[in-house]
Amino acid sequence: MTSSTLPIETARAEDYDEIGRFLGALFHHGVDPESHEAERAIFEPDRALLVRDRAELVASAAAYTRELGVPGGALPAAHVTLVGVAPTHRRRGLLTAMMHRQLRQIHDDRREPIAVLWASEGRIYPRFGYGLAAQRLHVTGETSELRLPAPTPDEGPLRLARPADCQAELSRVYDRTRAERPGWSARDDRWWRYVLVDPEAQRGGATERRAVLHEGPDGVDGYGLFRTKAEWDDAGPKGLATVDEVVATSPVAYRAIWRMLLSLDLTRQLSWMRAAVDEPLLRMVNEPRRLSARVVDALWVRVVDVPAALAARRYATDIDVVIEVTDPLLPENTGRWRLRGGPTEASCTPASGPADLACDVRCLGELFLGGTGLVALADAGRLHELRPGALTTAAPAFPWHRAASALEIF
Ligand SMILES: CC(=O)SCCNC(=O)CCNC(=O)[C@H](O)C(C)(C)COP(=O)(O)OP(=O)(O)OC[C@H]1O[C@@H](n2cnc3c(N)ncnc32)[C@H](O)[C@@H]1OP(=O)(O)O
Repeated sequence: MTSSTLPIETARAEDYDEIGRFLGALFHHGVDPESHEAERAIFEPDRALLVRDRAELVASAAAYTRELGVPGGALPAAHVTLVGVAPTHRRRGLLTAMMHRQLRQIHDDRREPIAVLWASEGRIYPRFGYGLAAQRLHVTGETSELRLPAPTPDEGPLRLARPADCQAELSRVYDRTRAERPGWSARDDRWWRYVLVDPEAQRGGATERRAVLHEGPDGVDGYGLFRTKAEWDDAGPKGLATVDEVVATSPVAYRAIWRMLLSLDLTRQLSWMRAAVDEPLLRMVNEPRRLSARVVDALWVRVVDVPAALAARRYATDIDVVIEVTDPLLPENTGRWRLRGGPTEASCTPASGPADLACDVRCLGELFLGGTGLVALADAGRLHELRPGALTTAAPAFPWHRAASALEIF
């Protein structure tokens, strides 16, 4: 029996510890007991696929049931995770078999028109139709070189707290902000507990995570999550502030929180891994170059059900276009689809006439959150204009007024 013909089974709740040990070894970090317990609450055994060779676990892939923000709303999206294949069984088709099975299940369940994931390596998932839908900025700033505009009288007081003690306030701000953010995932209580878990072993010598909250006229309207690490040399302090999230419902709150984060005494450096590509901080500081922002891939989207997915998001401008889609993995998606839509509604139906544009399903994933331009894909030779003029007419509809972004690796 070749590896690829080993049977794929559905996990049971009691497999969770074994999966944790298996993936802990594959990702070379072992199992942290605190994270492992927090993750148990979000683990969905009936969505986890396992492969065993005799009794030994040799492959896994799972999904979480969550909502994802998309242009103009939110929709159920399979959050794919816990993917791994044992070094003894790699490159024999086990991942391929699990991805095929998982996508087929998601498609046939008809609940989630898209799947979404963070990739450990960018070359793994395109072959399964995943497209890079959201990028992020990794900021490594020199805080002593950065200035913000002077405070305005409407900046309210700030308060520090242990994140676990203010989870309800964080959640309220997050939910109000999320409504406008393509790429952000819904967080219920279990997810908040998981996001906020803060094992000492993973702090790299830094402090525990802290929250800073901004009090606006109607209560808390912004928060930051951060930690600090002491560093010194002969010239004095050069501590590091590591920011996990800054979420605010108003520019005033956002600016006040950053004012504190950029001026923490004894720190000189800032590290922020998941800023949006249109992050306001870059437009606020007096020397954006000193933020040393690097663009890195974030969310990958797989359009699983083409008509349902394309009809579920909104479009920045009116669009009426026929797209010829190819999808070797889910042939139901292959064909010509007429997409009609605009800022408040959209529909996608089988088309009988000639197509205006042609692309594979991976391109649709890249376009889905508005983070990639139609023209860029055409210039890359991956999307084709079949009717002259179709590209420039359709292109303005796909981006959204906020760039796709992603706050949390799941
Ligand atoms: C959403 C997440 O959880 S992301 C985390 C993914 N997991 C990891 O990175 C953990 C460490 N890596 C692994 O466990 C494995 O190497 C996996 C899961 C990435 C790949 O599993 P495999 O069973 O070896 O993949 P499989 O045999 O199906 O490979 C299919 C194809 O993808 C290619 N491929 C798979 N992984 C990689 C990779 N990391 N880099 C380059 N190519 C790859 C294979 O070469 C193969 O190509 P081919 O068909 O042209 O020969």
